Amino acid sequence: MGEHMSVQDAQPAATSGPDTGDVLVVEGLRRRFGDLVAVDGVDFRIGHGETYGLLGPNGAGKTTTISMVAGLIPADEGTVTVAGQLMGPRRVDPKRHIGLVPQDLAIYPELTARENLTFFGKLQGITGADLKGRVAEVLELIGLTDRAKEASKNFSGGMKRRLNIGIGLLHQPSLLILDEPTVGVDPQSRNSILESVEALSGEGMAVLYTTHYMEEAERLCDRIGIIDSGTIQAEGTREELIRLTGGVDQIRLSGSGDVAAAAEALRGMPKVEQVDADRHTLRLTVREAPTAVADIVTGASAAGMSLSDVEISRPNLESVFLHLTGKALRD
Ligand SMILES: Nc1ncnc2c1ncn2[C@@H]1O[C@H](COP(=O)(O)OP(=O)(O)OP(=O)(O)O)[C@@H](O)[C@H]1O
Repeated sequence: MGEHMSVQDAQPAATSGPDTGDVLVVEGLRRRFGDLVAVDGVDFRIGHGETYGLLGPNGAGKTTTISMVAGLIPADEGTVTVAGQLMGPRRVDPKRHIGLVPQDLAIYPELTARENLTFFGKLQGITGADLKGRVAEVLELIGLTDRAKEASKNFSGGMKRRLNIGIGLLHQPSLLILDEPTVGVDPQSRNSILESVEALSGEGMAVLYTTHYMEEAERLCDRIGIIDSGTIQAEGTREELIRLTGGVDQIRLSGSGDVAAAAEALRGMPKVEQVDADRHTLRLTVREAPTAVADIVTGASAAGMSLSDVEISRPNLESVFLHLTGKALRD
């Protein structure tokens, strides 16, 4: 850390960035480690109440990006602006707006949940009744009020993660940064973490969320940046990303009876773009499969096909990632 000056630190006169109203503006961010370019020109923005996902496989550059966003390490090039202020390792003010929840747990196992929060709250300069009130609010937010008096070493992995998130929330940041918060937690805790993020976002908090789980990005994120090899390959809402790569919905009907007549009948239906038939199966390319499927099933039955199975498949971010990078998201 701090082995060289950041671009931001080298320019003490400029403390404010572009005033766009966005909570976070990242422009042209680059960072090398020796010969390796870990982050290679990353740009994105996050507005109030918006959850932005950085979705990419291990080693894509997510942690390095958020380490620069949080001012933990300097950027070689580019700027990070938080609530209108330029971020850098030596800048204190913009850090007050950020709550960083690192991948690794940063809690004291011997202390209870309440004691951990109280300790970290004091470190952040919160005292007295304010601290007590805020700790109670945060315990509620992370769903640990009932377990507040238990030593955190007895918690499940997911509860420890939630406590870790709580620590990042104590000072009421306007931007919460979560680095793969559900890795290694059980499904129930995972769901509870996702619900906490949804609740915070609903209250207007901007969230930067890194993950290599496409289901999480699809569920939580208003916009998603697909990151690979240190570069954002594409950005948009889930629907925009899927459209960008020409993804189409498919419905597969299996059965017996007059399959050929069913194929003919379905070819004339409004949302059906293509029908391929063999003796027992129809493969349809359709727009908005979930809303079209009822009419399609009725149409096929009316034409004399007796259905034994109906299967809908929709393109997901996994297929978008594959399309953009030629690689699978998961290894
Ligand atoms: N301090 C460091 N020194 C040398 N190389 C590093 C350092 N930190 C990260 N890297 C390398 O930079 C690249 C990007 O790593 P980064 O941790 O940002 O990826 P990531 O997308 O967060 O993946 P992961 O989920 O595995 O953390 C990787 O090739 C990694 O090995």
